[in-house]
Amino acid sequence: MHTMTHDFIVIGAGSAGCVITRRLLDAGARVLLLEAGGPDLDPRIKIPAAFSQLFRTPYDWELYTQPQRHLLGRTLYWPRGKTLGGSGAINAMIVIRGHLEDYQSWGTDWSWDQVLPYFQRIEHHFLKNEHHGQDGPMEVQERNFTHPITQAFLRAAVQMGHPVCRDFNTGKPYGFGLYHVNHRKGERHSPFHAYLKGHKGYTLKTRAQVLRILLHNKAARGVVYRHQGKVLNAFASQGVILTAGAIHSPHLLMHSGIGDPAVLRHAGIDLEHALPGVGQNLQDHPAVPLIYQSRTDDTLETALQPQHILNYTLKKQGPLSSNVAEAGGFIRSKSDLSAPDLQFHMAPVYYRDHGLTAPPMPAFSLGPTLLTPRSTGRLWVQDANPLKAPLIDPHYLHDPEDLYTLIRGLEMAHDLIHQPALKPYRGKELLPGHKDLQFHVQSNLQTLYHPAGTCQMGEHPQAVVDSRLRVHGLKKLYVADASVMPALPRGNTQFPTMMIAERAAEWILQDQTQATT
Ligand SMILES: Cc1cc2nc3c(=O)[nH]c(=O)nc-3n(C[C@H](O)[C@H](O)[C@H](O)COP(=O)(O)OP(=O)(O)OC[C@H]3O[C@@H](n4cnc5c(N)ncnc54)[C@H](O)[C@@H]3O)c2cc1C
Repeated sequence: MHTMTHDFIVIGAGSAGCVITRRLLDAGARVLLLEAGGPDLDPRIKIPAAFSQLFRTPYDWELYTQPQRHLLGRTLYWPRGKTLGGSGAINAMIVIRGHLEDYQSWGTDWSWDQVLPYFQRIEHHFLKNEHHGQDGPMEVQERNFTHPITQAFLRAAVQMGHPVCRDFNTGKPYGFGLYHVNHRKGERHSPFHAYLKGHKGYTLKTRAQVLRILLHNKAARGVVYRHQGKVLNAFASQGVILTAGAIHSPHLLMHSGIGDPAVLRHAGIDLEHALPGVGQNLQDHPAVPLIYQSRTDDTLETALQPQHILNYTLKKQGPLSSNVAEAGGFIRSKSDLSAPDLQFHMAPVYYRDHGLTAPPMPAFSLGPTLLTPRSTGRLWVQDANPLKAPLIDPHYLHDPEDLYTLIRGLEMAHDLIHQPALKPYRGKELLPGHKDLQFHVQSNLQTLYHPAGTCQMGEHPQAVVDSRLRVHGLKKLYVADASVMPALPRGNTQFPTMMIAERAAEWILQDQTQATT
């Protein structure tokens, strides 16, 4: 059998995996990066407005939840990126760090002051001030194009009495504003492009799906992976780093015999190491849209008209350079809360069912999103075949408080849309189009694409990794992606995931230095 030895093996070239690989390379390590998906060749990956066209293509794992009891038995579609850049190659590019309160709950080592330098390390930011970094690999920019409906939406928010927020990333996001995006010259600046593109000093294998992590004497020593129809082994002398994301990291641990003994027994997988928290604590941000007919025809749906294609091709300007969810806001649905519990995403398109439903007419959408869900779910494996998708039950709305908060969000969104500033654009209400908001939530709730928490860090029986991201009870095995978040941050999850990865790389290198001295 063909074998290779490296210092480190990184599993998954997503938002976290690209960061860690690059930082290990900077320190002179020999790294093998294995990615289940193919190269990121589709031009739509670079075109910001095209991200939802990548759904249900080979660039997407195309996952589905179990039927949701509190959503009329619906099975929900969950896109996840499957290519270089991972979900960061198909996401909406909104740059949000979260609220400083979020990190207080993550344990020692994770206060806002401790995480801030690592957020800054990621970015090359257009704002030159003390909040932002200038020397990082990833460009953070304003979009080249913002639609007039979005500008009217922001004026409407002010008319409703909300503050304007020019920068959501100072630790206390509040109010309404334009999102900053990870764009470079009008194109997506994906984690792969920012951190690894053009780097020659490592081994990268695409279409290489890891099937199992190899353990010996309670230490990770390598992986078994599938590549070009062959099953191969690879070995790492210093460590294996799991960055396959919130769904596939726990999935792979379970297939490696690491997890809840009862779940593994049921699936017919031999137990290597008992960790009952693997796959538990699944959290996600749910969103529910309000959609209105637009009185102007030139919503972003027109982005594919020849003049816009030409403008984008020649200058990287115009509607195709929009990331669709152009603006939003962070608000409290109750005055006694210390931090926002709702985020709004505004899009000058008909955004229902992930943008997969053909728009019946020009429209714009506003999606209240629950930032602090109380309902948590889990995922697990059905049998011993690692090529089968895990079973995913996010348990949406299990706690009725989540439903009530979303309903308050819909009411606030409705008021916002009825402010005078949006009058020139506002046609008839398309969704919900009736007064039964509970039914509307149940029949239209969708993921905002932020699953996390399934290998949570901590020092309790359900924790999978310690606060420095080492798998409890095993040596040389780390998990460092969205799965380690004990609780979701308030906001979009890519930058928090990359911040985790920046920290993980530093700690992994420290562990290596300590082991050799
Ligand atoms: C449609 C969509 C829109 C989003 N919009 C935003 C946004 O605007 N802003 C924001 O901040 N966040 C957004 N997010 C969320 C954000 O992209 C994710 O939280 C983040 O990318 C997670 O990073 P990760 O490294 O944990 O996982 P991923 O980036 O998903 O990376 C995991 C990688 O591991 C690979 N992999 C999985 N299993 C294996 C295996 N067995 N062997 C080898 N490789 C494997 C996958 O193919 C993938 O490349 C969005 C996500 C989606 C899907």
